[in-house]
Amino acid sequence: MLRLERISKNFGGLPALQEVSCEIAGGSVTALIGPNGAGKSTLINCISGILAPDQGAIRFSGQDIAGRPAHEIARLGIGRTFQNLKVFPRMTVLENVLCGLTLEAGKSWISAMLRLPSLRHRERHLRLQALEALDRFGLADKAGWPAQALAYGDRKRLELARAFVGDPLLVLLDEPVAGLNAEETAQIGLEIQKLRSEGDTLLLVEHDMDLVMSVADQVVVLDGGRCIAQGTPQEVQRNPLVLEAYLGSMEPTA
Ligand SMILES: Nc1ncnc2c1ncn2[C@@H]1O[C@H](COP(=O)(O)OP(=O)(O)OP(=O)(O)O)[C@@H](O)[C@H]1O
Repeated sequence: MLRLERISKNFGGLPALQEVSCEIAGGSVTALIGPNGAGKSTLINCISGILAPDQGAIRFSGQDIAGRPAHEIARLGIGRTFQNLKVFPRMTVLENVLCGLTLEAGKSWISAMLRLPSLRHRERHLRLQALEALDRFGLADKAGWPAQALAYGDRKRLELARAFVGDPLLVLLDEPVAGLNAEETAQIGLEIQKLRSEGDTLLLVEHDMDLVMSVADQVVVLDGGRCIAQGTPQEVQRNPLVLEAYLGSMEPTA
């Protein structure tokens, strides 16, 4: 579904990514791990079009999307969440999710000006899609709340609902459980497993190793901007390079 070919990115001459290559299969969960500063966020920012890689190709649904603008990549079917919450606090929960869909809705300004029936029909459809996404993440009963009234854990779920609205082909999750307690983390873990069982494709940046090991089909390990290992969670756990670079004291399984 997604293939990264030798992606490189420099900031002021310093390499953040160096020839990173990997592949993500449809219907799988891939976890991207590595120590702080390894290049994980830079990589998903390159995939979602927030950054343009200096070199390399990003093949998605048969085309190279490297360097395309973020709105175009979103329209091609890549959704995402952010490491630091990007929820609009004064908008309602529903409006926040609708933001994930308005790219398409704004297509015709003429029909918007004239309030044509086709547009009203489209708006109803978008609302329904947004409510479905909220329902999927247990927030339907809070659709009318201002987002700022939500607890932190619910704001994280709101980001998930916005990333999944409109059924994207691939969703990038940047630290979906950062700041959550153990119970909330376990709940998100179950939801990720459920999404996978429903056929969704996820790329997840995560520091929580228990979560990574329990949900990932494939783990890709970055260190210093290079991909030092990829494989199943068990393979990666046993890889001496990974143990040295990142997992540190984590014991490999027998
Ligand atoms: N906008 C930027 N300008 C300059 N340097 C940057 C920028 N973004 C990232 N970097 C640098 O690129 C390298 C990779 O950073 P990145 O944020 O991708 O790492 P990360 O693996 O996501 O780290 P963390 O786990 O701490 O979020 C780091 O050395 C970082 O300082």
